[in-house]
Amino acid sequence: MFAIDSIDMTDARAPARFLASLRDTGFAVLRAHPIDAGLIARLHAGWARFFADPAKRGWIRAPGSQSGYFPFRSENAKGVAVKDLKEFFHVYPDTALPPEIADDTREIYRQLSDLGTTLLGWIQEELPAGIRDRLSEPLPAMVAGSDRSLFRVLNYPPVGEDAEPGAVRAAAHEDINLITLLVAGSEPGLEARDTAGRWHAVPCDAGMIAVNGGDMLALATAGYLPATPHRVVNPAQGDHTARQSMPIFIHPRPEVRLAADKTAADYLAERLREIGLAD
Ligand SMILES: O=C(O)CCC(=O)C(=O)O
Ligand SMILES: [Fe+2]
Repeated sequence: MFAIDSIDMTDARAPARFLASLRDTGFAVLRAHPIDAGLIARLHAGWARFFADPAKRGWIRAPGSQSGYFPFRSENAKGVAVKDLKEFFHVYPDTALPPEIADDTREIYRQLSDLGTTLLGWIQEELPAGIRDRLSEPLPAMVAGSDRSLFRVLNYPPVGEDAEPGAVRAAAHEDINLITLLVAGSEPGLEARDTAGRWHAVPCDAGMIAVNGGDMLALATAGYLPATPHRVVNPAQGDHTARQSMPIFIHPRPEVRLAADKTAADYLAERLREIGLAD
């Protein structure tokens, strides 16, 4: 059975339940987490104004940079020819930000990075010793002082009849990083794939945070923790609602060894080429 657990972070059994859900499904959903609800609401409103304003084009990323605004149809999933129906803004610690939303954005970056470190600590403690011993250093140490974690603010505009055939909000993909923390989308649509190929809605209601393991975690744990493919499906025909979501992709320091022959920096460079974001 594929059951993504919804976990109250204050429960004494939370770390064990978190690991079990990640191991069985690649996902877990967190309730009673420490991220401030008012902060999330202000970010949703502020970034909605950003995406609604044509001045957003002034924030388009510089060629070769992974920071800044990526217009509609910038990214494709690995091996997929059509571009996803999304636009997004990539935030690193040194990214220039629209002044109206800069402080709140930096604050959530900090809070989500700290939460990511806590969750990596849970994984570290709960892993079987045989897997833990394979790690080149403890998981929380891999991200200590890292400036590579990426906060992505996503806007999925209303899907019109003119959408390219086969194009979806986000085609099936795995995340590249260690773990992803996703502040619940403003609308449903996120789905995870089980090992039999069936799709399941991720039960992440407003105010919750979905967490999933990425390819770097799968590599470092020799597959003990899977990187589960996921996607964002289009709304029903005639439903013209936009959707917003805000994942942070927690990345190790570039020199961290994920496997004997692979650093985080080598691995990331390979993967960015596959999704059309390296130039
Ligand atoms: O928008 C979502 O809910 C998921 C986005 C996602 O999977 C990604 O950007 O990697
Ligand atoms: Fe993803």
